[in-house]
Amino acid sequence: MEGGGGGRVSPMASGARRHKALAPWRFQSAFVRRESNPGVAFDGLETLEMSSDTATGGGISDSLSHGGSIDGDLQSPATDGGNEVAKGGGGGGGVGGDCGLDGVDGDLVAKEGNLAAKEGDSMPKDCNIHEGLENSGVATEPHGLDCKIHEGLENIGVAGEPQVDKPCDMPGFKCNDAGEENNSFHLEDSRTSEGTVQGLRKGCKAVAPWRFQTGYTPKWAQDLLSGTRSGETEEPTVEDGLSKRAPAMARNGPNLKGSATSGQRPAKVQKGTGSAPKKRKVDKDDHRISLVRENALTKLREFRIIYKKLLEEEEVKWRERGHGVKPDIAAFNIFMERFSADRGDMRYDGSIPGVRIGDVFNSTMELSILGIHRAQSLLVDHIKKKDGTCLAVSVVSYAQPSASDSLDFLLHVGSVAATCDKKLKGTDAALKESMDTDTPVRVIHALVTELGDACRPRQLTSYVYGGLYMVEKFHREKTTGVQYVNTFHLRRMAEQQQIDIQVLKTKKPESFDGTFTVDISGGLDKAPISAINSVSNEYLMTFRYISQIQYPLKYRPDPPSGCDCVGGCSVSQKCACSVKNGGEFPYNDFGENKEVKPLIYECGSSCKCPPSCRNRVSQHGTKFRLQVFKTNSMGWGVRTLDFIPSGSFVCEYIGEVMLDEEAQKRKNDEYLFAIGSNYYDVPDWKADIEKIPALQNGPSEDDEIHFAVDALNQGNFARFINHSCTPNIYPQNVLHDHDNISMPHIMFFASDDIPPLKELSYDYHYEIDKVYDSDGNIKMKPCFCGSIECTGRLY
Ligand SMILES: C[S@@+](CC[C@H](N)C(=O)[O-])C[C@H]1O[C@@H](n2cnc3c(N)ncnc32)[C@H](O)[C@@H]1O
Repeated sequence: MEGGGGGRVSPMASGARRHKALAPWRFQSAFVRRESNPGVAFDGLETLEMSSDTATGGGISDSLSHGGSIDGDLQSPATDGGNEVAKGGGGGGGVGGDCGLDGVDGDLVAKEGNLAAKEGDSMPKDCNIHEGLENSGVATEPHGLDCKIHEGLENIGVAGEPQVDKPCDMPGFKCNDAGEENNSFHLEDSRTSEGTVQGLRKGCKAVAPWRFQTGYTPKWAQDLLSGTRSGETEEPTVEDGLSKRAPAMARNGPNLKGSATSGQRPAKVQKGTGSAPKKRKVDKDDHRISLVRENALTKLREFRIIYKKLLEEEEVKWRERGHGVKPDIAAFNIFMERFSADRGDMRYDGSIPGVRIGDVFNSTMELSILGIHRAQSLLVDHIKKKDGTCLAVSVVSYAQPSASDSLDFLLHVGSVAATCDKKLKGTDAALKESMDTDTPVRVIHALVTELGDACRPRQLTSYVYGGLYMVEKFHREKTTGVQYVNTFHLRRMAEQQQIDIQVLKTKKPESFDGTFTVDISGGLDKAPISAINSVSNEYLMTFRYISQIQYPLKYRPDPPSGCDCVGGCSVSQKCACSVKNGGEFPYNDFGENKEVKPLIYECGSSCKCPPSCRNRVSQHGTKFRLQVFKTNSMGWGVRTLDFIPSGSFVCEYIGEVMLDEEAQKRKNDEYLFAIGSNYYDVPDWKADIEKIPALQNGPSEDDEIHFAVDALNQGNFARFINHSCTPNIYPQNVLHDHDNISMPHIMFFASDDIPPLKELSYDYHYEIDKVYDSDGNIKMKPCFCGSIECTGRLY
């Protein structure tokens, strides 16, 4: 790996904020220390460029080629609900779990008359299934299947025009395109580098209140609550050359959440006909359809980029260790822990929005990420219905089709029973339930390619989504021994896009480029802040990562006066800090700030109370998993991987504090944030101001000295948070380590419940036609926030 150029970190940057306490999630495994972080320059010495060649491109496919063993070895706590996951490539159903999927002996899918089994299983070829099957010899699967799956990443890319890479003026570095105003219109193109025009203000963002405090619900949240998720509509599958229309498939509506767990049967079809259910909803809006597709592809692309990077690191560790969890499994586990936002049980029957027949996947992990088939479910995946019964929803077929084969019929060989009347269990019962309820199952063809040579044979397995099948018939056949085997006949539903077997065999998964940095904070933040670019191969621009605000020497503020509350602040009238807040604690019992206030005093270094005091919230730093990502139209942005409840502290805007005058001279004003000058500008704050002693006497002479935070050269990830006309976070003035109201910390709190993978955004509060360049020309920049309430202009 290139790039870890050994940059300096200032003493301040690595100071107090770097707590020993572990982050509340299991982030720490593979926590990357700054020496090994290639993405960010520290003091400008570390390079940002990391060659994409450093990633082990082929490694993934190769190491994922043994579908069975990967399935078998998965140990993802995030996906298996704590159950150990099945071992080995042999067919095997699950044991126990709440679906009672126990005692299933084997799962094999075969073509008619051809029982081609997954590697490791020995089923005779050309066996007459009605005349007694050989015992396939599959072992009882000793692992559990629960009824949960965790949905993987979801794209939150913003539509719009892509930004153009600008030439970089620093050798070896990429420029930040957003920061260079490539979307701006200048009234006159006569900007000079120095000097500001008196009375005109450059582009400082400002703290100001907004509609977010009063329970304002942005459109996307309304959609979410009402069950219509934009961009998540059912996708009619593409038509093939023969104009055969694929069915709308059997989902229970566009609301993924609603349909994911319901386990309700889809539209009824005539039993035994194998025809597709009537299309319940045809979304004519091509744009929405392509958005759903784009979402699925982005999810996959991001998984591949992150996974590739993690795999690369795990391989290095594995070589050093020489033993232990295989790199691919370790990488997958890390991915699930860190990046797979828990969206609850998102499994559902029928087709998966955005996934098309003929789509090719590298591994069962990719199937799992998109919700097509859980990786640990081996050959049959299921959902649990409300009445407790299980319904099969997908089957992986290891039958290797030949040119003359039709894929319209598949035979699935289930478990082996000792007696003829033994009750169906596990995945067999789930398949029978699908048959009885006419629920189609997704079929995924696992295509095995032989690689290597006679001495070192290797297999590469790719997975092709084959469409929906009905479980048509069930038989219990006597084998040549004294046992009985359960067999299921699956028939492909009509009117779906056909796939050509030869084409299918030659299809390789699409490869996606992109960049991923494990932790741009280089260990300075408590939790790693990853950065992903699935739009281009560009890495983050260079800047010095700091985790504490930098005060100018001249204006370094004095420590605050503190409170004497020993054991914690509880009585608001007695706590000196609470009195500074007007006699009340600003945060509720959950540490949430429900409303923006002119100023919040948190307890701090001079107080006698412990760190757990209820009046210390934002000073503890970010507790949510956040990620910098490349948007389609606004440069880099920040999104959350976790659900963030409304009122929660999100992060601090960190950079260099400087006199406003000096800030106005900065050539690049994109990362400026005006601070401490707004207390008396906001009419709504009048009543609050009267309660806060420090603000009661109105602006003092000191208030004439305005400061700004500039995060251009030094800052934290908050510098990447974009503007939105319907924001979901707001800036709050907070003091905790000094009492100087001219230099409050800018702490962002959530103004809404923010779902995982949603981009964070605040209102920059630029006044239109009031932002000037250094020559006094009005600057204009279009807003690409994508909100339906967008005003069209950033400034
Ligand atoms: C503080 S930076 C935010 C991070 C930035 N996107 C980046 O890549 O570094 C502010 C700049 O981001 C871009 N930006 C932020 N929000 C935007 C929006 N809603 N529409 C267009 N550009 C936006 C503008 O170039 C803006 O000057």
